[in-house]
Amino acid sequence: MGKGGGGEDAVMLPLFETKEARFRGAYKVLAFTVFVGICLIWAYRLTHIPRAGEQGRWAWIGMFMAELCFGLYWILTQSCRFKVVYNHPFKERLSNRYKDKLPSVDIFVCTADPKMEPPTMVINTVLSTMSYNYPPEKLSVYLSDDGGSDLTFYALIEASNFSKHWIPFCKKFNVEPRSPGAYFSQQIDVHDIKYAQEWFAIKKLYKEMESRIDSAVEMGEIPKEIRDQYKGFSEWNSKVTKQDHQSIVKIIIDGRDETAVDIYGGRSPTLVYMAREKRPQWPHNFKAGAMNALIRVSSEISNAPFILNLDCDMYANDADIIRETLCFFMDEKKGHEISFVQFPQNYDNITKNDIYACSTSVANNVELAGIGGYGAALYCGTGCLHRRESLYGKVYSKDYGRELNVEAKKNANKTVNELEEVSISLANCSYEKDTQWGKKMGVIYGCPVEDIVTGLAIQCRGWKSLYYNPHRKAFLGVAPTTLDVVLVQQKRWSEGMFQIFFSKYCPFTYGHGKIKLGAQMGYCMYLLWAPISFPTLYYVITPPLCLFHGISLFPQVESIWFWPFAYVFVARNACSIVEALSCGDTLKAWWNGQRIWLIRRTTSYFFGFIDTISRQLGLSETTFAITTKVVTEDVLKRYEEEVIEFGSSTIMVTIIAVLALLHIFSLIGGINKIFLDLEFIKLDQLILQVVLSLLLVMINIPVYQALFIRNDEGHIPSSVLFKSVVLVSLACLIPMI
Ligand SMILES: O=c1ccn([C@@H]2O[C@H](COP(=O)(O)OP(=O)(O)O[C@H]3O[C@H](CO)[C@@H](O)[C@H](O)[C@H]3O)[C@@H](O)[C@H]2O)c(=O)[nH]1
Ligand SMILES: [Mn+2]
Repeated sequence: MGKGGGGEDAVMLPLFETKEARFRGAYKVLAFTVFVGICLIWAYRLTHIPRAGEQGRWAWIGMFMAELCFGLYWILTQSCRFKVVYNHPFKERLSNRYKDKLPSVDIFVCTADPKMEPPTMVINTVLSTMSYNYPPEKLSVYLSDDGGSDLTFYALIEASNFSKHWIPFCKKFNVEPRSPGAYFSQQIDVHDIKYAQEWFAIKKLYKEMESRIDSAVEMGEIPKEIRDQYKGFSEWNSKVTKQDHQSIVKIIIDGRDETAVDIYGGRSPTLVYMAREKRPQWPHNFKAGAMNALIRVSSEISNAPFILNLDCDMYANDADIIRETLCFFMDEKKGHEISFVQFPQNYDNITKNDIYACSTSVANNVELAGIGGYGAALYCGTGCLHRRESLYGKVYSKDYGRELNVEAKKNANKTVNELEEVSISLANCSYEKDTQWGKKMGVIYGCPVEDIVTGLAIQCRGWKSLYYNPHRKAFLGVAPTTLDVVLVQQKRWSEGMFQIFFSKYCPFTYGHGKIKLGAQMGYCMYLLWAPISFPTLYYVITPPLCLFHGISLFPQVESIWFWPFAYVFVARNACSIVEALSCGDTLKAWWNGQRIWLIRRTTSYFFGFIDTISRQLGLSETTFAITTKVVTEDVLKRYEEEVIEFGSSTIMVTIIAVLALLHIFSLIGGINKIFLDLEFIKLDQLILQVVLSLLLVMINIPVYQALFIRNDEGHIPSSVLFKSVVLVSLACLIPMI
């Protein structure tokens, strides 16, 4: 036990502790009362169905179905709220106990397109990880470039030169964060003259490097004098395109080399560029394919027992995070069963009231921690530290692991050329033919959310996973800044997740007996995003239309049945507000979140559903729409002012406009019926529908502004307005049955 222990602790103190969140008992009681309310709503619907021939009978039955779905879905969302846990590592204990026996760590960064993911951003991520407070000879950073671009390769060479200055600077002054871009954009109060001098000097170096890279990117090619300096560029001949090129593996810094040092003579981490082979006739399996190639190539070069996996926009924001995370793996008692530790996805460009609800604070602080409470934290694709063996496909066994394979340097006497040579063959398309890669080994293929399904498969092989949400954010990425990008990303996720539900990996069957029921439910809460769009669409269309026609679908205020509806509505929203506020959201952010929640459910999830079904029928193939990380200044300005960017006439925007107009039409129509017809009894019968429509109208205010008032580039085009008015008028003519 505790190989590096040295026997100094007679009683080994644990390297981490797990604490349960507060107020869980009270929450369970509240959840129970809501559950009773939901059952009463179901009972009311079943006992009050309008008789055959009566108006609104089918609308009523539809309401019952929708409420049944919502209720069942709500039950799914409870499991992850019952067992919320938080993990706390003790990094000092780790450092004391393991001293120089800490394991090596490989870091994978994935990029796919130099236009959508600018090389300067990518190298900032790379540099932030190269300068971790961790022995450099134990770190290897791999960049996978699915764009196969010499621009990215060039940027990485620049980064390797700059790192010789940057890493010692970071360590000397213990700066945070260690992404130079993020660091230099902070306001810094410089007192120390020595620090100030170095700060200016290094900032100048950084800015010069940045402008060299940016101008190369702008020109779209590398200046000849630079091309001639590095022989690596010869790989890019005129035939190389993004979709069609040979494997390229370049070890830019060889960390084994004791002469590969920074300006003060400190050792450097290994740095490797990899662009796996791409051929039009071979499916490349998107990010999953890149990850698997990285696993193989790194096993040849450094073969560290742990792998940190990052998207190219997620820079490391805490220089000590590797040590902290290793506490979980190295804990003598529980560490050996842990396969991966997942961090939340945080972003550094979220505005105060988070108009697109990208910060997902509640998911990060409650839901994901709750699923982690069942030992089955989800793998979210980035910000995750894996145990190499479990990612590789190994099945957990009790006898495993106390003997951690800390160092597996089989390559000590191979030259850089030899390593590159072998690595190239490992990154070839044909390498995976007739193997288990993408099935039982590595990241699983065939799904746009490769991460979720891979995490599930690892857990079903017996491993546990942990969720860790430290106070200082470990990684910060770039959140989408336009509605369009948000909706496309959400569509990819909802589609990919629903596909898992349909596949052999459905957590209820595949995970049965392997992961806890609570974890299965937690998974399905996400996997069922796509189908929940139907009851939602029904609920925001039918009651308003019925209101328009004066048909009542809810109990009257005097009726005793009014109370379950009111209670469930108030309790759920109050709970959701308290949760959001306690996770650090503003009230307005919560309100904005409700809007995006509605928009996502009625557009992205709906199309996610349709596309999943069409793929099941073999009508379409898996794709991966990369999220762009660049926008024009104009768009950025509106984002910072928290004005929603609609800006195009996509079908999703049309749906948003149609629904918003429908709500205002029906509200006006309904109120008209109530007052002008002098049928005041109607008010009593329709009050809940009026409230529902009123809330929907309020939440849609930014949509009306974009339709009627705004005239900036981000408004909704008038063609969409025209189409929507026609559609809503037609909808209002449909007789309600
Ligand atoms: O063919 C591809 C496509 C994408 N990527 C990389 O994958 C990452 C994620 O792509 P992005 O467009 O940023 O998608 P997001 O929606 O932001 O990604 C989230 O969702 C994905 C699954 O849908 C996960 O893989 C990601 O880790 C997770 O951050 C980026 O680094 C890309 O460079 C590749 O390497 N190859
Ligand atoms: Mn991303």
